Amino acid sequence: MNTNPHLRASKTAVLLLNLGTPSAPTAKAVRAYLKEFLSDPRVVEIPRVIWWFILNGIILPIRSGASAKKYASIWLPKLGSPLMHYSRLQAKELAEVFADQGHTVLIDLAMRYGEPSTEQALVSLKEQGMERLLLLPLYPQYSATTSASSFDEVFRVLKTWRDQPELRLVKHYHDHPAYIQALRNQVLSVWEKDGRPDFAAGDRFVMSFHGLPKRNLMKGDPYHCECLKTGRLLGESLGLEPGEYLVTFQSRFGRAEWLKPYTAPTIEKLAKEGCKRIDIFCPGFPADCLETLEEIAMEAREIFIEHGGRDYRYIPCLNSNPEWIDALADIAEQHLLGWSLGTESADELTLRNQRAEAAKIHAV
Ligand SMILES: C=CC1=C(C)c2cc3[nH]c(cc4nc(cc5[nH]c(cc1n2)c(C)c5CCC(=O)O)C(CCC(=O)O)=C4C)c(C)c3C=C
Ligand SMILES: [Fe+2]
Ligand SMILES: [Fe+2]
Repeated sequence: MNTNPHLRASKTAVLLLNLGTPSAPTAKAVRAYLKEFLSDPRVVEIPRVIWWFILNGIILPIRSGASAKKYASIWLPKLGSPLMHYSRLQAKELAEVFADQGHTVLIDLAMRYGEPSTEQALVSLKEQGMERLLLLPLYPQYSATTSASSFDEVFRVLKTWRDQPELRLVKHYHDHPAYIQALRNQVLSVWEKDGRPDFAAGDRFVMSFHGLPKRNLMKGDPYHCECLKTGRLLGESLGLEPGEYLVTFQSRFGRAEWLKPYTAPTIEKLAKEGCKRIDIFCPGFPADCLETLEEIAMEAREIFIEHGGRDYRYIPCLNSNPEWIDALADIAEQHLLGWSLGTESADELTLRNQRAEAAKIHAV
């Protein structure tokens, strides 16, 4: 890397932040991933010493193998982890949208756990001349467990740098019109193809969000309220009446109480009450992943059918839906206001001027 600040190009970067995923659907790889993930004090707030024994003595030995089997059931042939595949695709397609608009903004992806690590992504951006950095989490709803943890990791790396970039971050976009519109059209595209649920006959639209311990909400995490708002806005944008749609929370981990209503028991209850068709969608996950493909598209389907339901329709996440990529570009651009989106010619000009300046200074 050229460390002489006079000779570097000055570019704006957008860094997409996501959770991360195991490198392979094996017990060994899942164990390493879970160890890093579940050792994060933003995720598990139990005192460290106690948690160390629970994690290493109970959770990792039991969960690694069981989770690896689940990962194996959703692993994409040749493409690997769905979360990684769709997150990469989103970064690539966002870069194309910016390039089509004539911008030379650097776009990259960083994972909070595993690879590509936040540190790797930041170093690579710096090498490409990053001077301004926008952090854009692939979490529409803010939670300390996800968005804040990713921001922490960026700050931790930047703390070691002499020459830091200007920094901005997107806290959330749970109610951003472009995000809601992309969600709406994702649902409508399925309904236009397969037919709309018959709400008068008792069919229901379920929006399932990743859960969180209830304690986190009581301590001030705004995630719950943001999920409810996304759910309401999406329900309204689809023209649904309040009783026709439900917001539920999935993926409970551990024995403590989590946000309710829980997804799986709700689906069981609906089936037992005579609901014949459920359309289920996960608006809080921009990319399909273990939690959506295994827990919602497979496990919850079995629960519904087993308890008398007939028609269970899983609506895929936004993934590479072009309207979603445009929404990401809109959200990024709003937060980039006032920053140079450095068209190529302007950058070259800046660089030439900087070189001329440097030549003068160093000649003295
Ligand atoms: C969408 C936002 C997410 C929040 C909020 C969240 C909180 C949270 N998660 C756990 C524990 C686990 N989550 C796991 C997987 C997982 N979680 C999210 C997103 C959120 N988590 C995603 C996108 C994924 C899928 C990753 C993939 O590779 O596909 C897992 C690992 C899988 C398993 O073993 O079940 C755990 C564990 C906690 C404890 C928590 C908040 C406190
Ligand atoms: Fe999670
Ligand atoms: Fe709330």
